[in-house]
Amino acid sequence: MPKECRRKSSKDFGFSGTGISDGGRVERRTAGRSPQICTEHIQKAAIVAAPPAAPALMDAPLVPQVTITSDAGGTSREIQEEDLDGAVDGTLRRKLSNSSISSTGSSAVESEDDLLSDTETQSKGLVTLEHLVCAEVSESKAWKKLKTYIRWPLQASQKKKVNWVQLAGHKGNFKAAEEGTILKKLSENEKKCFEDLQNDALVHFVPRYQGIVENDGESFVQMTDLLAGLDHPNVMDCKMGVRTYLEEELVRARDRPKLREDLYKKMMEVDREGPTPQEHFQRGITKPCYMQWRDSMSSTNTLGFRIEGIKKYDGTCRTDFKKTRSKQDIIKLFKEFVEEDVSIIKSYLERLRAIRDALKISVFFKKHEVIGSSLLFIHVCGRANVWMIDFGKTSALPEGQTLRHDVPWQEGNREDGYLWGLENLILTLEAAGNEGSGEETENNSLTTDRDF
Ligand SMILES: Nc1ncnc2c1ncn2[C@@H]1O[C@H](COP(=O)(O)OP(=O)(O)OP(=O)(O)O)[C@@H](O)[C@H]1O
Ligand SMILES: O=P(O)(O)O[C@@H]1[C@H](O)[C@H](O)[C@@H](OP(=O)(O)O)[C@H](OP(=O)(O)O)[C@H]1O
Repeated sequence: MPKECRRKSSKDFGFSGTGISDGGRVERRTAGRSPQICTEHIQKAAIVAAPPAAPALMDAPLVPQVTITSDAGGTSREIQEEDLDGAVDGTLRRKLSNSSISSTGSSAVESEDDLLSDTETQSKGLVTLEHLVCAEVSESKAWKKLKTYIRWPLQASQKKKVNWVQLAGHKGNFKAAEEGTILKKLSENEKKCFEDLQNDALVHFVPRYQGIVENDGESFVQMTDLLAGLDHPNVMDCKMGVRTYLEEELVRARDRPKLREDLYKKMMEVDREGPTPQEHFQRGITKPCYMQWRDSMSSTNTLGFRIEGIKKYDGTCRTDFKKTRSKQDIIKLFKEFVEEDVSIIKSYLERLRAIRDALKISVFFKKHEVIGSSLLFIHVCGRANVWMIDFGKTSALPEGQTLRHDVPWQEGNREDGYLWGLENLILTLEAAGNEGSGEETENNSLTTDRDF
């Protein structure tokens, strides 16, 4: 537990008192997964795939083989500059010049001075958070101390330190705003989702949307900062679903395959045998191939969720979970995250079941392909909550089409496995809560007087 565990009011937590807040064909080597293949020929995804070798908690929705050329026409070639922009045009595409947090090379610890650039001091009440990231660290020195300061453009004596951490996502995507809120770089898609969510059953499970804000010629979505007012919170980001790439990304990659050296390098840092011989030769990989590899190395394909990052109350932080795949490893991480506090697990379970119930009646959920979205777990001082975040790759389905979210994905059906992943997440947490305690958490509905 944090040394100082000041009692916070429900307002401090941004929660309402009702318990809910508004606030070349070469098979890639994989960790015993269903094969993910990037070939020289463009093919439709196979309808039937081998079941995952790892034991899933439920009947696994299969993630079929998907083939994408990575050599732009069957012959190898030099990587062109355009290959490296990561890019494909499209409505859902964000600016990708900023690397993702879990990319290599980001610094885990920044000095305070580093954070106060001239630009920042001149900004009007807004502070860039681009250095405030939880960086990837080596397996050997997993937990790394993280300083998380938001520097406001005030005099030195008025420096304000806030426990804010970005566990995943793209560097530079966030800015601090007026207290209690955060700005995220605008993606039209995410904005539309937030707007639609306002009148949906999920509204109490997402950060409160506060409109669009212009700053320095850039547009941002303003939303509740879920960490506002929390002293030394424990935070975990779980990315949901059985895949983290959109069907349209596959289509684009087939139409206009682009090799990316940055993704090749990221893959090599984790798994030197990851790239196919052709990708080694080209020193590049298409984004969908990289994403498929990410999904298969982690528990995304086999469990329908994966851990992206964990930050503990003591400031230590880890994002080195690219190879965390087994249920046992995840249970262990959950237990470490809550420090074996079964009551925290129960609180998380209660909230996850509420999210599941809301998802089942949500019109928004029915009508959207939810890709790359996360559940953000936060606990501090014996209290816990979970929030749905990141709708940057959540896209509306054509009129009349709906998804079930708990059936296997086949290319074309746009199923994302979100609900299936959530069921597995609940079962995994239940297992983490039961083990060693002898307690049953199934049907354990808590009715405590917690503020949320
Ligand atoms: N409303 C919020 N309050 C507090 N922290 C947040 C909030 N939204 C996001 N974060 C933090 O920022 C991280 C990244 O958020 P998010 O996933 O929305 O970014 P992204 O750049 O869209 O990510 P990705 O590239 O994975 O799609 C989260 O893991 C979390 O640590
Ligand atoms: O986690 P990693 O291994 O660092 O990989 C990144 C991660 O999968 C992000 O979700 C993805 O952004 P999107 O979800 O926005 O597609 C990003 O693509 P990008 O490099 O094209 O930004 C990847 O590089």
